Amino acid sequence: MVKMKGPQVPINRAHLPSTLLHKLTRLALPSDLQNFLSLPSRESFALKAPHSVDMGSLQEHTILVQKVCQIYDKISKLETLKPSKNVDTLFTQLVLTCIPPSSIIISDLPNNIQEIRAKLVRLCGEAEGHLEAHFSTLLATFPNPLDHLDVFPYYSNYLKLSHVEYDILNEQYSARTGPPKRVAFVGSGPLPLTSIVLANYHLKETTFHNYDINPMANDMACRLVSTDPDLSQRMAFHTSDILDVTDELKEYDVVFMAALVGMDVDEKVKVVQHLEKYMAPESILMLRSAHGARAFLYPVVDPQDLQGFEVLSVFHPVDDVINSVVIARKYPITAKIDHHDHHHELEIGSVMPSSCKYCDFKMFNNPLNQMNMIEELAIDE
Ligand SMILES: C[S@@+](CC[C@H](N)C(=O)[O-])C[C@H]1O[C@@H](n2cnc3c(N)ncnc32)[C@H](O)[C@@H]1O
Repeated sequence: MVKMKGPQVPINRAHLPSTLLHKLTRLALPSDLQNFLSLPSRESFALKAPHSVDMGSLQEHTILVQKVCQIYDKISKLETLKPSKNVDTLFTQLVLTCIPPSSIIISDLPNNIQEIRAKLVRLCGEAEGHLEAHFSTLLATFPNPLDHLDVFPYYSNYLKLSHVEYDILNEQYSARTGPPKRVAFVGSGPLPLTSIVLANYHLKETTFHNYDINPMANDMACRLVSTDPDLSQRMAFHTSDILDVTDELKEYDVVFMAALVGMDVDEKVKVVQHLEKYMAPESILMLRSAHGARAFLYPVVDPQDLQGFEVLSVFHPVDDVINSVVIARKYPITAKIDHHDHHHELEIGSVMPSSCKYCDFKMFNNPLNQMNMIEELAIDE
């Protein structure tokens, strides 16, 4: 059952005076940005609103998009995204613009704004990688780096995000089965804060296998974790594109996927489909997404794209935790049985139909019986 936030406020636009509505949805852009958006000079972009939306929201969305486009225009002209006063100022402005809860629906935006968003998400991802590398290098100069993680400007966000993820995992998994023994974190980076915070504060017996495509990121991460007597025994770092990791994925009770793994829908779905192929049945996938204006900062995970997984819940934070959290469970094994002239889809481990009107046998809810039953059915032929 996917728990989503409340619906949009459906208000009929028919009551809005057309001149006012026209003004609200058409906003003059800085001329250089109009060029970028390949708009004729007198034109501006129009926020289409296929479903009814109230005037206040439309105005809010229009101003928000204009601010994001203006900041994007400056970021896209930067020589480098490595941390500096100018880079930090622009990305802080962007985060502060996108953090307030907003009813904007990114997929409703015009194509030229969608293109800007796609580029901006990648720029944010690149900047995040540089920021992590910068602070990982700085932390490595401390004798006990993990005692100084708060030098990282977004450390408190990770404390909150990891707490949210732990609570959701607890509610949807650990409460029944106990804490996960083996966790994979995909896209751990040069500063693997999620694994460190979860291991230090929440999952104190769990082993963490961190995967990153970038060998430099793993070298930096290892350098930090190796100084800690506990974590150095419970954490491993693997350098690989997750798409090249196969059989070992079934060893994990929970797989976390960093927000920056899969920077657009196609890439994200490709990784999810790969994980679905190799993860153990009924294991847990934790994904990070973005909602409202925060989708200008991070890729979005659409629960519909999680084929092969049962989406257990979707959580959209409203405080300064930027990422939404999606938790899903890989479906159990499904046995397909063609029996006489009809077909059974039997999910091992789930509740089975109490009887079958075609067959003269009783099904039992005990997985072992189910397996025996399936063998018998198969033999019947
Ligand atoms: C910058 S980190 C952010 C995660 C953050 N450190 C945390 O603890 O939540 C994201 C990392 O994902 C890695 N990454 C992106 N795509 C990947 C893939 N297909 N396989 C493995 N790692 C990937 C990048 O190299 C990057 O280091």
